[in-house]
Amino acid sequence: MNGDAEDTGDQGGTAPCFAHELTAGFAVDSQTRRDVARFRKAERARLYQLRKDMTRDELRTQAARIADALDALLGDVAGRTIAGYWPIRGELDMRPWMTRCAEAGARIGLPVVLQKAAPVEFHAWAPRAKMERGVWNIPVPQSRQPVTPDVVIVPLLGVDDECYRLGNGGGYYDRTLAAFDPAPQIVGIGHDFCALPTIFPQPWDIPMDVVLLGDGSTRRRG
Ligand SMILES: Nc1nc2c(c(=O)[nH]1)N(C=O)[C@@H](CNc1ccc(C(=O)N[C@@H](CCC(=O)O)C(=O)O)cc1)CN2
Ligand SMILES: Nc1ncnc2c1ncn2[C@@H]1O[C@H](COP(=O)(O)OP(=O)(O)OP(=O)(O)O)[C@@H](O)[C@H]1O
Repeated sequence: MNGDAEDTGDQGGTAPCFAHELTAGFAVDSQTRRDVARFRKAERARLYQLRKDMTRDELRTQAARIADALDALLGDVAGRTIAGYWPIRGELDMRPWMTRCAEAGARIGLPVVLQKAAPVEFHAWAPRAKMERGVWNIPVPQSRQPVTPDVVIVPLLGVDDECYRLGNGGGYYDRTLAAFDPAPQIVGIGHDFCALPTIFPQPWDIPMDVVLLGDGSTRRRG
């Protein structure tokens, strides 16, 4: 690339060979990367505030509605391995549903960050299991027993029309879900205000198969 504008009709600006950088192993235009990061940061702040404004009653009602929708979606869970999550930062508390699934014969796992900027592992959890504080201060099971889920319940901060997720911004679920083969069933769950027209999906974003929101709505991919 020698920037010979007359031959190529190039009107100047940054030479294309410098306009891309690798993000998550993908070539993404640096301006796009900055714009998307700024948009997501602002949306995260707005959505965290909406979570904070919710009453305990609203949170409980929405979690119960989603638990019913999960029961209808998954059917008999005996013998299946389901990844749930320990709620942080105003996420819906699905622990009562996870307990019900365990009692119905499912194996439950929770995400554990072993290393920052790396995929998470899922470690077996049972009701009343002893917990300890992990990375980011998130409670994780004390005993470390890795499991491979058939179903992953993913907490959403936001979600778009194509079922792409906005999360806490670490890229942990994207990294983790990209590494699974075969892919588990990916079920995103979130509050009634989660829906956005688009999160401007990037090459590393992994969409949810099904999304269940606290207003009782369901979205399916494509
Ligand atoms: N309940 C629950 N557990 C989970 C997740 C989740 O979304 N919910 N995760 C799903 O991914 C992983 C943790 N993800 C996290 C991602 C970012 C931050 C965080 O605090 N980030 C910094 C800024 C990030 C940076 O710039 O490095 C911050 O917000 O201050 C915390 C947890 C694993 N466990
Ligand atoms: N498969 C991957 N490999 C390497 N890096 C990745 C991968 N997926 C995502 N990332 C990185 O993670 C960063 C954050 O991603 P993104 O904004 O999609 O987070 P998020 O999905 O909201 O976060 P989280 O899953 O932690 O809740 C991205 O800038 C990207 O560079």
